[in-house]
Amino acid sequence: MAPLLKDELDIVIPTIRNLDFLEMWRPFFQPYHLIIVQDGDPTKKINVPEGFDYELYNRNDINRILGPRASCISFKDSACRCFGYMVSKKKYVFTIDDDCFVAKDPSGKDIDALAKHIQNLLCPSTPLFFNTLYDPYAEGADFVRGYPFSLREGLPTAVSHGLWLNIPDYDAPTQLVKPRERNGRYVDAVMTIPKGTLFPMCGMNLAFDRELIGPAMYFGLMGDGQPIGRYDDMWAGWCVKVICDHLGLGVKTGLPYIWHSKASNPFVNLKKEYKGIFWQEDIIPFFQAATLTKDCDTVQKCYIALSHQVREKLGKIDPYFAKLADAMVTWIEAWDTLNPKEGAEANGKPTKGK
Ligand SMILES: O=c1ccn([C@@H]2O[C@H](COP(=O)(O)OP(=O)(O)O[C@H]3O[C@@H](CO)[C@H](O)[C@H]3O)[C@@H](O)[C@H]2O)c(=O)[nH]1
Ligand SMILES: [Mn+2]
Repeated sequence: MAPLLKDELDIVIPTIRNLDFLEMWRPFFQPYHLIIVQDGDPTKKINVPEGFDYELYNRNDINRILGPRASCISFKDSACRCFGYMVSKKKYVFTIDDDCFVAKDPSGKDIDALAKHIQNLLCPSTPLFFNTLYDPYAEGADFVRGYPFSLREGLPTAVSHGLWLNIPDYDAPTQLVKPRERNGRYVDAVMTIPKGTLFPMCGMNLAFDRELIGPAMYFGLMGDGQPIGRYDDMWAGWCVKVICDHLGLGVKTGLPYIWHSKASNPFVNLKKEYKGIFWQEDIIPFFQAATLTKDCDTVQKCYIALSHQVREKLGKIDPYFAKLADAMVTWIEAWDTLNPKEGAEANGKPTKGK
């Protein structure tokens, strides 16, 4: 049987290191097309192990393809990965970090994280009413007594957020306080994050339906030249969740696990995260209060509407947010330029020949 979604899914990998980790993933990843976003020095040669079908983009490629709009793609931060989402032409994207390896389930079996993400994405979500037996569509589970039958069809799933064994995705202060803490807990569950609830989306083991939510998966202005880093995936996750709630889409978290091997330097991370740690005390209430009107009926329109609110309400915290609001608009312009058909439909402009 052909691997699920073989020609409908791209694997996006940001890297500033090397791609040796692919050897361990070969049995699961080889049938799929890879989009490698090479960060840092574009003159450095990144070797891709033999036998993988891939396209690789470095900073020179990003600048060539986007021109002035390349300014919205971060440099020297894992946020650069979102360029891969933009150039992909597939319906689904799975993104993984180059220090994430195949984990084993409690029975000792290798976990095919990609297959589990695909299953999560192909099954509906239940954001409107919480099922206490977790994923009702999982083998051996179902909706529990009292679950309204009118809601059992669920909603389309836009995001599948996987977790990590070994090195957990802790922020720098937590990493500093608990340098030896490792996550050994394998929780056999997938849950839909309820409507109206935000969550900290980690980009290291993440899959999404690009056609449902792709334009909202902008990882922001981070890294080189920016006052903040390591909030790339968090920013995307907050925007994505507000838009999913508005458009009636679901976000799941839980299985699959990957084995996260490398703890980045907590002192370096603290410098990158520092402003984010106190800014987020204002950012979260902002997203909790963000409003999208009925005419925001596409992801692009929702995203542009959010960018206006970012400028107006978060711009007071720091000029950075006015820059970020501009970059959010540039991102959508770049997305629609690279994806004219999707863009035109999404912005209500008839595509040629219609
Ligand atoms: O400047 C950079 C730094 C890293 N990368 C690539 O991005 C991923 C993640 O890098 P790393 O493993 O060092 O980061 P972590 O601290 O483990 O995780 C953070 O990264 C994000 C999740 O992806 C999130 O901010 C945190 O969870 C690797 O593939 C690096 O090669 C990069 O491209 N540029
Ligand atoms: Mn890592």
